[in-house]
Parts: sequence; C-alpha cells; structure tokens
Amino acid sequence: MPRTLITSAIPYINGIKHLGNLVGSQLPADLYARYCRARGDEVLFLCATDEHGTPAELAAAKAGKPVDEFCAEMHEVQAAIGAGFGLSFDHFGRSSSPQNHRLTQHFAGALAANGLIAEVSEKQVYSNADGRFLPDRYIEGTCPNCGYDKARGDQCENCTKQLDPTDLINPRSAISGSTDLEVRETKHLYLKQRSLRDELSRWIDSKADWPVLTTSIARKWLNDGDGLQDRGITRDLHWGVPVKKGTEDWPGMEGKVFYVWFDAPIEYIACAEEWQDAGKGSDWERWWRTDKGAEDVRYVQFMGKDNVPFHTLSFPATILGSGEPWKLVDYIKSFNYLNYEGGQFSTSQGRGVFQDQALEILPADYWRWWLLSHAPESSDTEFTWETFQQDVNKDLADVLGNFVSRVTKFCRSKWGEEVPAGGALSERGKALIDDLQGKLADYTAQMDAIEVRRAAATLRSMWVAGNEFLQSAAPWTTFKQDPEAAAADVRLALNLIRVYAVLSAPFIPFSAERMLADMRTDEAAWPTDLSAALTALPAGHAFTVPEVLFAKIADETREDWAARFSGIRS
Ligand SMILES: Nc1ncnc2c1ncn2[C@@H]1O[C@H](COP(=O)(O)OP(=O)(O)OP(=O)(O)O)[C@@H](O)[C@H]1O
Ligand SMILES: [Zn+2]
Repeated sequence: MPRTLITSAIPYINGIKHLGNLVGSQLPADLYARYCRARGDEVLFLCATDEHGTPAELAAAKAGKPVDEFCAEMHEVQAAIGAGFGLSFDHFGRSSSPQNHRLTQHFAGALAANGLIAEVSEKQVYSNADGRFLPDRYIEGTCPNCGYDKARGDQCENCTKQLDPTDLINPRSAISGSTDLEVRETKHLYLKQRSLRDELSRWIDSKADWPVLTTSIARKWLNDGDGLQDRGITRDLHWGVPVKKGTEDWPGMEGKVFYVWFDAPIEYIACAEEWQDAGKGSDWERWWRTDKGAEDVRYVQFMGKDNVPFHTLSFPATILGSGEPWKLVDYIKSFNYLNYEGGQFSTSQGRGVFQDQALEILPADYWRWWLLSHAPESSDTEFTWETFQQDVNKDLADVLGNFVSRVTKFCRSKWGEEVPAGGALSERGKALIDDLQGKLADYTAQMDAIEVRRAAATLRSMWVAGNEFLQSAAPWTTFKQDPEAAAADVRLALNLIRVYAVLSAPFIPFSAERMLADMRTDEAAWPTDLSAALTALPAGHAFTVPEVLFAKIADETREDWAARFSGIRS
C-alpha cells in the first residue's frame, strides 16, 4: 500500500484566517489527502497552528489575554473552523507543544554539533518603555528617502526602499509609540545556510517535476545577489521555544527563544508525535525517519508562495544539516495568491471574507468548490461576489444538483423510490460510459499530478455529460412508447449519482455524503471500470429523493454580502 505524508502550511495564530489562507494551503492539501485515501493509500495528513513570535504576543495583548491563553483559545477556534470546512486532518497540532519544544532544541543541538551554528553579536533597538527588543518592523519613523512618516524599520511602504531601523528619522516603538529607544548589543545564533548551499542547490536541481513556482523561488534565493545567506534563528522574546542545545543550556543565550520560522516547520514532525501521544496512532517515526520505516513514504507539502523559501531552503537546511535520517519533502505544491474584489485579502487589515463568516452564510461545499476550481495555480486569481454567485449557481445548482433532482424525481413519479427494472443499456448509454471512462482517466491523472483546477474542470465535464445524456435520452418522452428503454436510462442515471458522489467527494465531501445517504448505499470504493461501477445499484434498490442539494444564490443575497464584506473587519 503506498504511504503518503501530507502537510499543509501551518496557519498563524494571530486571528481568524481568510479564504486566501484556505485555498493557498489547507484546502488543496485536504483535497489531495481525501483523494489519496480514496485511492487506497495509507495517509497521514497533518496541520497545526503556528503560535510563536511577536505578532502572537501583540494579538494577545490587544485581546487583553496572556499569550499562552490567547493561543490555546485561538487554536480551538481554528480547529473548529477547519472541521467546519471538512478539513480531514489526522491531527491538528500546536507549534507550542512540548513535543515541538523538545524537537526544536534537539535540531539546534545537532546543527551545533555539526558546526552549522554561528554565534553573532549584533546591535538591536531596545524599547525601555516596552521592556523589550523591537523587531525591525515594530519600529516606525520618518523615511529618509521620501519623508513618509509611517515607514517601518525594515521597509518604507510608501517608496518601497529597504531600510535599517537606524536609518529612520525620529524612530518610535510601533507597539507603545514611545521614543525612549536605545541600541543595545545582543547575541544571536545563525544557521550557516551558506555552507549547505551546494547541497541544497543539487537537491533542488533533482526536483525536475516540481511546479516552476516552487523551484523558481528557491533558485532566486539560492543564486540572486550574494546567494543564500546565513539566517538568524533566535530572537529576544519571551514567547517561544527557549534556546537550548538539545537538553543542555546554551551559555550566553539565556532568556532567548528560537525564531518562529525555525520552530514552525519542525512542528510538521512534532505533530506526528503529538498525533501518537493523543492516542490517534502509533509508531510516528515510521512516517518521518528513513531508518525507522519512512523510506517508502512520499511526502507532499502545500503552501502559498511566500512560504516557499522556508520550505525549499531553510527547513531542508535544518534537516540536512542535522546529519540525521529525517525525511525530506518529495513534492512541494505551491500557490499564488487569491485576491479579494480588486485588492488583497489581509488578516492584519481585516480585508476580505474570513473563514468563520464564510461558514455562517453558506455551507462549506460551496466554498470548497469555488475556491478549488479557481485555485491560484498559474497566477493570482480574484474572488468577486459576482463570479462566485455565477459559478456556484451554474456548476453546483444547474449542473450537478439539477441532474440529481431531475433523475430522482422523475423516477419517483413513474416507478416510485427504487431503481427501475427492465430494458437494456442503450447505445446512448454505452457512449456515455465510454466518454466518462476517458474523462475518469484524465481526472485521476490530474489528481495524481495535483493539478487542482484542471481536475475540477474535468469533474465538472463529467457532471455535464450526465446532464447531456439525460437531455438527449429524454426518458420522460420515451417512457410513453418504450417504458423499458426509459427504465434502463433512468437506472444508469441513478447509478451515476452514486458514482458522482464518490468521484466528487474530495472536492465536496458533505454533499457527496448526502448523495450516498440518499442513494442508501455505502459502496464508496473508487471506481476504475465504470461499466461495472454503474451497475452497483441494482433494480429494486431503494433510494430517497434528496432535499435541494444546492440552493441557488439570489442576486439580492449576493448584493447584501458584497455590501456586508466591503469594509474592514474590526
Ligand atoms: N491571499 C492568499 N492567497 C493564497 N494563499 C495565501 C494568501 N495569503 C496567505 N496565504 C497562504 O496561507 C497560508 C497560511 O498563512 P498564514 O497564516 O501564515 O498567513 P499570512 O501569510 O500571514 O497571511 P495573512 O497575514 O494575509 O493572513 C500560507 O501558506 C500562506 O502562504
Ligand atoms: Zn519612503
């Protein structure tokens, strides 16, 4: 049995995530996990919340809560929303878990033992009023280049000039506004990525099948300018994984924590240990250690484009540099951005539709279908209420929903709620099966290749083919002269509902489950031979005419939503 390990980029804890976050990582990962399971793979699908760093501390402060309490609560909120969207994680962990603390400290110790950690003294801005060192982007002041008075210590948003905090005129703390700042000397650990550059470069070169979006970003960081740079992996913060060398203290690093981008990907591994410790599985190392059974695991990661450098370079540098037999990623599926109505989605600015709001107004499958069928694979894509309404009404209500409704209602009116007997498969029926068999081959190939939009288009074309068959077979007309022929066509169409449910489940799992329940079957094996699969429901098999599977979105409702979500979420 093939074994597939799947991880989604772990969402940051600072707030409720938007639809861009969903389609850029967790949702396509779930699509693929569901597909792999349906094909019979043994799957471990992991995700977690990314909990450390300054933005988490500030979000907690804004909410008036201690940071650990804030993170624990927000983790539960995100877990519930994920369940609402049907995200089928085997475990949804936390980067703040004791397992991740231990493993992060372990990796740092292994890297140090291999001579890959440098201790560097540097100057950093300290805010006396805030009692803390300030990360560059939390220092604000006037841009020396253009005079903009809200320039950040890393960059001026107005003229885009890259800055150092010390370049700013009249610098102040972005947290408290205090100007009581001083430059202090502090010591940090650096991961010597430059020493691993050639090894990383060869590894990336060996990935000829990866999306260009993934490899082009990796190569840019490897080669542009002076090439891959060593990276600071510690911070002067309170909230995070305390700096240790394995289980030993690290002299000179007291009171410091690892940088969030060092510990976050390690959580992919620690999450498997959490999964085991939560009693959901056993033998977690068999997924992660090539010396303990992970040799035959295929590991696939999902993420938005801004996360690619960390997954193609920094995290692999941690793993390769440890010299230990941890599994490296086999395939990285990355995404461009989903934009919102002519601008960007933004958590910090409260712009767009957020995941909790989306679930309040419509069932998860509407979102899953639209987002996946418009996944930003080859370029950024845009969410607009108009295209959303149009596509959902057409694909789900007019095509799939309508097919299910027409077939079941017509059958009930002539034969009652059971699969009718009599007649033989018509030429038209045979042609439909041939057509669908070809489309199924395309669909599986596209799902294997994680070509999300193309797979969605092929699935939709299979739904359309069923409608066209029904339209041209017109059993409501043939019934009068040749009821046997009509019965055979309807029998095929009822069976098609079951097959649609199975094939569509990775995209729209809730509706697929309802379709199977209404067809009163739990026969959900992935079909290979459609001629056989389309006879699974024999004559006499009882079913229920479903309630409306997908209600259409009315123009007024769309206008209401467009207005409601045009502003800023406070
Ligand atoms: N607009 C977007 N479209 C697609 N993917 C996105 C978008 N914004 C973020 N992502 C991806 O979502 C995943 C989770 O992101 P994360 O929680 O770290 O938020 P983020 O990158 O800080 O974005 P934001 O601040 O807008 O929420 C990451 O893989 C990220 O690349
Ligand atoms: Zn400027």
